[in-house]
Amino acid sequence: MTDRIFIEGLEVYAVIGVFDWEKTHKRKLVFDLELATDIRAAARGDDYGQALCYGKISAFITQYTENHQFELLETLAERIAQHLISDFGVSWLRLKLSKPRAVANARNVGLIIERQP
Ligand SMILES: Nc1nc2c(c(=O)[nH]1)N=C([C@H](O)[C@@H](O)CO)CN2
Repeated sequence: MTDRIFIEGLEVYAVIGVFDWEKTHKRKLVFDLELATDIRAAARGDDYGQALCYGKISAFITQYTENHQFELLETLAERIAQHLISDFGVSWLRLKLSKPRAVANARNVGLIIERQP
């Protein structure tokens, strides 16, 4: 089964970073996600109740990121991935977390993880 919903370019502002100067102000993070879901039940009945809602997932990621402070992108990405699996029943996900301009002369840096239960 290869159906997926996706979220591209979800911008969230959060305090995150290893260094002291990063811990006093929010900066932009960007999430890109693919989440496995079988769309057939939702499609068969044109039924939102059967759909994995990208709006709810985006809202959760935004709220979680804004309300938690970590040093590492790894910690934030892993915690969100585990919540998506346990709270939203996601069976597989790919999450890219970007911290734009965190490295001089690089447009973007970050990480990509894939997880399943
Ligand atoms: N693998 C990682 N490397 C680095 C991280 C990180 O979260 N994961 N963070 C930093 C600093 O916070 C950096 O973004 C400051 O510009 C360095 N390396």
